[in-house]
Amino acid sequence: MLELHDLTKRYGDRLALDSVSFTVGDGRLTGFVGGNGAGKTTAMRIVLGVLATDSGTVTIDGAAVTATDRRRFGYMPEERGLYPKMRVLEQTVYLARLHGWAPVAARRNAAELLERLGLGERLDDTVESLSLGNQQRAQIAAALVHRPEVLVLDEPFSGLDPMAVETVQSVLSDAAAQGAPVLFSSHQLDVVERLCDDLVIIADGRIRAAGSREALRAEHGSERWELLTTGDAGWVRGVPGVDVVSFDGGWALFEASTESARHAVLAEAVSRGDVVSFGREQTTLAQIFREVVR
Ligand SMILES: Nc1ncnc2c1ncn2[C@@H]1O[C@H](COP(=O)(O)OP(=O)(O)OP(=O)(O)O)[C@@H](O)[C@H]1O
Repeated sequence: MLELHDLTKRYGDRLALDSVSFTVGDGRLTGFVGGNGAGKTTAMRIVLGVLATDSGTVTIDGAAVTATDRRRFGYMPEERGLYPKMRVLEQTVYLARLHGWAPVAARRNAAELLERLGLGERLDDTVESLSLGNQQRAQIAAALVHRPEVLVLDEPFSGLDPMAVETVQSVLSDAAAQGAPVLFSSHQLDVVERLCDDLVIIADGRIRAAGSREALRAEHGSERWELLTTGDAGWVRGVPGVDVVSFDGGWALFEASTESARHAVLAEAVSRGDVVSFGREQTTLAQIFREVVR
């Protein structure tokens, strides 16, 4: 388990991290979400040891992270760091070799990973000749080729097309399934929502919410209800104690002042025989995000 304890970091007068603490559990895909300048990159750089913290600690399985531990980390920095003139396979193999892999195993693992990431046809191309999206895939291969035990990725999904997002999702899920704690930052709330087990939301250098996706949804659960029918749901407006928030044909989103008012809506819909679904409005990550960063 990777833990950040009470990290504080200033750049001059600017407080970039203010007592930041959170946990990335083993085997958990943890999405790190925050607006521009919220402090994500700063926190990730401190985890990787490329930036010193003013105070606080980073631990792995309860012990302070050492340089030796960090050799088992996989890191995708914000500023992408591949050699532009080097060929894709050659570069990926080179990085595996730097982590101590034997030549044959390094080549096999690099080729397999690049193939999986959709770069099988590009192995002999130079990095600079690749499209930005493909450079991004090569960067992901570079972070993963030594089968790291901990993954920290700064915006791994930026610039990827929807198919590539799916591919990278499955590669990261596999790394987590092997037991690695996986922390990645993203502005793509829909991707984070779909992929993550856990979420950490940061704004202005402070953690605003953290926990499992289910726990955050339950905590920030909506008090609104949704009814979908095959008929016209306009009658919901007339149910006493019900306030319709939005309505479109057979769909109605409403607030009910009492439980019995809500039950009355369901009972009426059932009696009309046209219910497709009825339930609490599903809170999206975008809604939770807006609520906690306010
Ligand atoms: N080297 C630096 N010198 C001065 N201020 C910095 C430096 N690096 C970051 N900052 C400031 O620290 C704050 C946090 O920046 P950071 O890059 O960690 O945010 P971020 O969440 O990664 O943002 P983004 O999503 O835009 O990449 C910002 O206000 C930023 O301007």
